[in-house]
Amino acid sequence: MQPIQLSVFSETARLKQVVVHNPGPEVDQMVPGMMEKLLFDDILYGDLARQEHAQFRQVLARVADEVLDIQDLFIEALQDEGVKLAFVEDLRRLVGLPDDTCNLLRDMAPADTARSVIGGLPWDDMPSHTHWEEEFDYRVRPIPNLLFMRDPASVIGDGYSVNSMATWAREREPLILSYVFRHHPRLKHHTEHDKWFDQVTPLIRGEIKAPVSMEGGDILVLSHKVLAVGCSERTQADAIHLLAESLRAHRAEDDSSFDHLLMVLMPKKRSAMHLDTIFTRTSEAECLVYPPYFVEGSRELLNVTSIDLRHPELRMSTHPSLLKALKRVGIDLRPIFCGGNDFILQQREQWTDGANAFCLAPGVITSYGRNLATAEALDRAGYRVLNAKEVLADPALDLLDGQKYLVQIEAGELSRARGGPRCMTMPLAREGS
Ligand SMILES: NC(=[NH2+])NCCC[C@H](N)C(=O)O
Repeated sequence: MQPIQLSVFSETARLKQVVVHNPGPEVDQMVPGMMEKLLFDDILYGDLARQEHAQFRQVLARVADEVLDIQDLFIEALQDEGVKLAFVEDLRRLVGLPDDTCNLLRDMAPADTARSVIGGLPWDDMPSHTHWEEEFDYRVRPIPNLLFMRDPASVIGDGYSVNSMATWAREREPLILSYVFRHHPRLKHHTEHDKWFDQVTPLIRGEIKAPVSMEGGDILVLSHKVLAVGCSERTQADAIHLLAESLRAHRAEDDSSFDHLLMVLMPKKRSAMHLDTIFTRTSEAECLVYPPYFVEGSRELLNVTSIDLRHPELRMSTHPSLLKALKRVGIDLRPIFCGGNDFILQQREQWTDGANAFCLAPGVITSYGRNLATAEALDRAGYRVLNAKEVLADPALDLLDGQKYLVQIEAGELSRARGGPRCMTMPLAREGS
């Protein structure tokens, strides 16, 4: 197995390896009483969601070298019996599982352990007529949001962060990612030195009581030198400061690292839960934005605190908007409007992840097909708009022929889980970095 060298210094450079997760039985068990606590806005029709996700993966595979599923990587990491035992022990410490459940998970084959941890494990005597209202009682509860692979861990430059989730529903996910980074045969050559952030390990060891939260949807690597991080409902300022400290310490050893961290001060609300729900990069010169938060003159313009990572002492400055702050550090982006110029469509399409495009290569993006006004705005900006079916039916079509493309994927089911294409991906390596 070829080792994978972590390398993400861009939001747009051609994808090499990317991790996703096909929604499995964990989404089929959701009942209305669970939805709010498990952060979905509806119950999904699982088979259709899986078809949509399969189409999404095929689109990614047209450009990426490898599209990997986290569940497969997790199973491969658990093949080592010692790793499997250690994982079950850490899960016990993290969420307090009873001894007999731990014994069951330990005695299973790695694929079954992984399936139970992700898809959930009911009690043997669980009555089939159980009516879930607020509480749900599983032996091991399912984690349906793993589909949004962006959030529990992030590759930043040539290192990674094991994120800590703001909500109970997602607290188990980073532990899986932490095991994959540390123990997967293709990734384990990366050391602790390559880890920028991790609150989960100290929590398990009892070194801290309450982790500060940071989620990957808030982290955007905009260039070799610049990161933007949303200070949001999900990511706390204290966590961003810890990340900045760690990047700065690394820089002191090797000055090839990041120079600026731009902290975007976001409204604390579900519609804008992460920075990537309102801002994504689509090409070297362009970004998709939810206009009220980024366009000069708006009353809702988001301020930015810029942290200079080049100095041993903390240096911060404030800026009225992200686009202005980016210009000062040499990134001049033309905003394309999610929802076009109609303020009703802007709000509607932002809610269904119109601003959350995922870049396969510079100027080659994929997005949810239902966001028609956003697609029109991209069309006006010179993107050739195609639906995924047309692209997949035409093997001769080369998405890397130098034109700009928007490939629209079908996502009637996926979008009900309140995340978009960027949220569903965790790039491990992009080209040229
Ligand atoms: N990067 C993102 N925007 N992720 C969206 C995650 C959606 C998921 N249901 C949650 O609420 O956590």
